[in-house]
Amino acid sequence: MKHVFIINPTAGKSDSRQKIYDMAEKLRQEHGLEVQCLLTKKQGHATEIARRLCQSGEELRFYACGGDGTVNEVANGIIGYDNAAMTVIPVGTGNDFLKNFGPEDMEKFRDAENLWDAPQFPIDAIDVNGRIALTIACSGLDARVAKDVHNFSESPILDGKSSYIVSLMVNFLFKGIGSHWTVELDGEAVEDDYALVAVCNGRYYGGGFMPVAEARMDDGVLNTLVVKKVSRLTFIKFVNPYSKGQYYKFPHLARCSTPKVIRIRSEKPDIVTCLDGECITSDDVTIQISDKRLNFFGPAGCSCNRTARKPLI
Ligand SMILES: Nc1ncnc2c1ncn2[C@@H]1O[C@H](COP(=O)(O)OP(=O)(O)OP(=O)(O)O)[C@@H](O)[C@H]1O
Repeated sequence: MKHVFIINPTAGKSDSRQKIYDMAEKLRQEHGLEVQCLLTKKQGHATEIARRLCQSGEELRFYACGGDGTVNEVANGIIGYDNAAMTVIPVGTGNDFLKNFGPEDMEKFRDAENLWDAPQFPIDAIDVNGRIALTIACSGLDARVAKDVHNFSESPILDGKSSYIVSLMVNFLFKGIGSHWTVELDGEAVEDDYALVAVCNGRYYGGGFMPVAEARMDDGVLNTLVVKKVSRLTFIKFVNPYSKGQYYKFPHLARCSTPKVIRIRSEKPDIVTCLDGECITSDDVTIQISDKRLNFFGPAGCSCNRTARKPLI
């Protein structure tokens, strides 16, 4: 078994490379493990590295050292390979993926000592036009906000959630709320003006926004929230409850369901879709549960559903 640390040197607000190298060395010295540290050089590189290593057939444990983008890239590289599993060492800005495990267990992920021999379990994944998202795939206003958020997250005075709020305000004030699309849920198509479509396997995005609090990451179900275009005034009233999973307070605007296939079409390539914060733009997006599950390992006793709310009746 080889332990591979894939490190994004640009993730987070400070350089975490030395901290990771020290953890890796400790695993070598104290447990006699075979450990490799690899730095990513550009966007998409973590997927390339992970996939290439998986193709060797060797038993591998990957540690995605970065933020949600790095986690997403490593997951895209290893999914479907039985010889590989992954975990996360959070050194990014937002680390929304690990929020699903709750604050106490999130702390345990910071130390590889809690991870190298940790139990493995499967997590569902979302397939978006052939690419994988683990937590949330969103299209519309929230995706445009996520696309722009990196411009603000470099600011030393803004944390993950503040960067998201600033990006939200800029999009809200200057770029408009709605898009004219056809949204199809399990073949039932409705052409209308939409604010957003959020397809949730897990619960958090945008530095802590939680659209569907009952989404569970291993139940084979995608909780999908479709929100119609609204006026700016209504939107202001909607944002806070939306961020706390209280979409049910706005039944005339937001519909939550569990379709197996979600398709969004537009006459122009204006559908921005974010997969765990990584964005694609197209005129036709198909989102569904992936037929492959992700091999994940985490500290003993952890649960990816720790913070999930009981299903609403
Ligand atoms: N060497 C590199 N140079 C520039 N960009 C890189 C490099 N390696 C990875 N990236 C890209 O950096 C982006 C941000 O990484 P990541 O999301 O892991 O960190 P973050 O933005 O600090 O955290 P979070 O998304 O949780 O807020 C990703 O899109 C990733 O592809």
